[in-house]
Amino acid sequence: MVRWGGVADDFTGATDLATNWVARGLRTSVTLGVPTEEQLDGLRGMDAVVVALKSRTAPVADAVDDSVAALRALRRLGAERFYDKYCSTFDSTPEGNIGPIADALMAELDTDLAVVVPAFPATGRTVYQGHLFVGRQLLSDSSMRHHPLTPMTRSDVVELLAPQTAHAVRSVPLATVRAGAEALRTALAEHRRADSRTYVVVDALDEADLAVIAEATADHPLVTGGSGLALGLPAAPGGPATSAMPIAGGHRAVLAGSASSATRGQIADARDRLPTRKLDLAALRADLPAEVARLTAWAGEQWAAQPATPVLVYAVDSLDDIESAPPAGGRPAGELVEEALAGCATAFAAAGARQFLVAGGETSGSVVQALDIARLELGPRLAPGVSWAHGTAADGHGYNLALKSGNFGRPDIFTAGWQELR
Ligand SMILES: Nc1ncnc2c1ncn2[C@@H]1O[C@H](COP(=O)(O)OP(=O)(O)OP(=O)(O)O)[C@@H](O)[C@H]1O
Ligand SMILES: O=C(O)[C@@H](O)C(=O)CO
Repeated sequence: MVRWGGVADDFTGATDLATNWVARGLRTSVTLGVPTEEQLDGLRGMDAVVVALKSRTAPVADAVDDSVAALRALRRLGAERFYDKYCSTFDSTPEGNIGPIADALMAELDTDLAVVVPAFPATGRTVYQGHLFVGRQLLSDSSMRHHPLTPMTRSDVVELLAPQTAHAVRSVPLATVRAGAEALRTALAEHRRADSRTYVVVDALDEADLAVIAEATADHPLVTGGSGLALGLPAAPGGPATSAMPIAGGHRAVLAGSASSATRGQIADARDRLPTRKLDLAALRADLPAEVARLTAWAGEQWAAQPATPVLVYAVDSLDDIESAPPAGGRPAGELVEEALAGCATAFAAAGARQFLVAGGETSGSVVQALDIARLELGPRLAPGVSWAHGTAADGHGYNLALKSGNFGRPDIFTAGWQELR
């Protein structure tokens, strides 16, 4: 029976949360978009289901509608506990969408308090004195300040969330967390208000802190955060719930639309070792389908020479590539890149590609929607927050996909990550 329902604001975030639930022994499926009634029937045997949405940078009203629809579908599956998954670097703007989505889920569940826990220590995200760190840097000093869609120029999570919600935003310090679950429960209770809803940002530096937060919130219908809090759940006695993943035989491609620093490092690492093409924004603006056709012909030549070698198509290798505003009358670069990589995914699939490593949450959303895959089952873990998965497209073809968050993964993941597919 489904115990947990996850609502994730992007596709990499969904597989990130699912990776951590699987690690804690929960059999977890990911649906790409809100599941249909027919899909719900096939999900009833899972312990947890994550609905992947493309709501992080969608118009607020659409993001809220989709999130509520996802929550209602998960309730129809019998889920009673819900995880509002957003980015561990709190990717959002002063308008949202983290606040509006969480507000809507709180209202739908009629709950008056939700913790806010971006921390994911295995990937260097920690929260201290309410401030979000990425490794040794404050979020606002990290590469996230240059994100093309959601530049993060502040680090205080209370200050980040407050403009996005009408509800109160409070915080609980690390000392309280380190005093244990009972102390944290008491502190959270002190923040409850009879007449309003409240968010509480909770400090966490390591997985022991996350375990305390998980224990203190065990009766909360809704928790919010990055995926780290899922690792706070007690480990199931049988170990991780990874099932044997079907391997989809076919050509391989890396599609990288992310401009994040880890992805740029991974591109630099792979560029000289894999056949590589960088997207040309001018060519995409001039004739996007023709450019996709050129890339597909090039990929076909590479696979003809080396059938098992992945090709790499990427968008950004230097911050100078990021276009903050389109030329007069032109389409935004982000849209062009997403459409081009989605086009590459379908054209490469038609040419026999069946294994895709995709970098970036928005990019993954565009790629997986283009491939018309509705559900993913997780296979081997590639890195903290990243797993291989298998999905079947509407046309019956099976695919192996690794949806890598922009800032996750080791530098050699684009070349070494395929070893798991044996
Ligand atoms: N040269 C560019 N100029 C502006 N935007 C770009 C450029 N190249 C790519 N983009 C866009 O930047 C966005 C990157 O977001 P995406 O979610 O794919 O990666 P990410 O934010 O690094 O990953 P994640 O969300 O998993 O952390 C995409 O919409 C992509 O199309
Ligand atoms: O939480 C994270 O950092 C990732 O799962 C993510 O959401 C990136 O898009």
